[in-house]
Amino acid sequence: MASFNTIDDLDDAQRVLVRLDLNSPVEDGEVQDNRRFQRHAKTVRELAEAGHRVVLMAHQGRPGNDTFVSLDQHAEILGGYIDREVGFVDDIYGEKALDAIDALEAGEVLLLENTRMSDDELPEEDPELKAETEFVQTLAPHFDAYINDAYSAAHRKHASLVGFPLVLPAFAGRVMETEYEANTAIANREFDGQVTMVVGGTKATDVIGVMNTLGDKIDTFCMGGIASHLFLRAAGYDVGYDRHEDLDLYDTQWENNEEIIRELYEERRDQIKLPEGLAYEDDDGERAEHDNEELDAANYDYMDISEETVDKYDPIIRGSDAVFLKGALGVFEEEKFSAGTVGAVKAIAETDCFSVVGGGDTSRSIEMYGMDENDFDHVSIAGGAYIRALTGDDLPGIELLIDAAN
Ligand SMILES: Nc1ncnc2c1ncn2[C@@H]1O[C@H](COP(=O)(O)OP(=O)(O)OP(=O)(O)O)[C@@H](O)[C@H]1O
Ligand SMILES: O=C(O)[C@H](O)COP(=O)(O)O
Repeated sequence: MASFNTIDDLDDAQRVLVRLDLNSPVEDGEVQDNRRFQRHAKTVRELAEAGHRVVLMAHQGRPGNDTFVSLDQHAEILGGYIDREVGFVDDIYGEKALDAIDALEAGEVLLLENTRMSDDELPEEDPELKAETEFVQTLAPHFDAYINDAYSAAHRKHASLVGFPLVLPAFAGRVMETEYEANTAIANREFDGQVTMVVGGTKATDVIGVMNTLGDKIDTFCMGGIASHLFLRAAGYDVGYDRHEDLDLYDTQWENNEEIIRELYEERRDQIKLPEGLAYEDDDGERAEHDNEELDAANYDYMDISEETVDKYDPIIRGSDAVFLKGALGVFEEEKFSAGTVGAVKAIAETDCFSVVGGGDTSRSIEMYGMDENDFDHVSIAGGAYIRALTGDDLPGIELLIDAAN
């Protein structure tokens, strides 16, 4: 396996710039604690205890959506996991941020503002271009080393992920190391029996893009979440487009993926299992369901797969030798729409198969519904990155760490 330098290779008393992935669910403006804080705390604690000056970068949401918020709450939550204060500055590379960075003492920890609040961060571009941005050029001289711990964002070519490894000595943090090892081993594993992938979540583009490549390794895809609505649309049902002007869940993803969805649906129809119906909230606030023929996306928001679909997927999962889950099958955060996700995750937990549950949001369903992380072989805090890694391709953020070590 190709390798990179880790924090074991750092010199003493360094000024380190560390990229974490603390991207979290946000409910009514409140950032929800999740595994990402707990896992990254290990890296941050170790660096602080070793006497480095530790400056953290992370993103939250995307401009235009309601999870695009400041990182002030993240600093507080992370501080709770490392038993020391995580300072916060509402600036990324302006004077305020630079003053706070330069004032840091050995062992102190500071979190910078949401990297996506800088215009330099988001457009996906080649590392060489990202390395030239004001963001990277201004911050880099204040540090001795860059540490990437954001495995779950390593599939994105954003400045904080691919710009710094070109201008600073670059190392992997503990989460990066663990997830990389686990997911690379999984990608290379062969299974004798049935291999199933349960595909859900909101980021359909991430999964649809790799379904074709994974199609020769995976026997059956059980579809839920937004991707399943887009496939149902390709199959001719009245679903898979947006009805709220301010929420773009479907239309852009459909536009960007229509061709590949139609091709996949034609060529892999036996492999791709679609919902038999979807659930919505009726006028009394209760769960109700439509069969596929009754779907009416102009008037209803569909929030889960139907009970019949849960029953259809259950024996497929239980008859599998390996099951990979990426993304929730419905809005499991609301109990009445949790049947799809909980049905699939419980069936995986109860089956003696090799299992991986992935997704920053999705892995929360394990404790929310009384399941145990030990019932799975690997619970990844990555979603899109983990599914990309299963194709065997290296992720841009990781390739740069490997290059830096060579
Ligand atoms: N039908 C649906 N309508 C709206 N949201 C849905 C639906 N089905 C699933 N979801 C939402 O999908 C979210 C998880 O999606 P997402 O694609 O972000 O996956 P993830 O598992 O967090 O992966 P990643 O780590 O890549 O973000 C859940 O929070 C759930 O509420
Ligand atoms: O939550 C994630 O999957 C990562 O943080 C990447 O976020 P993004 O999908 O908004 O780029």
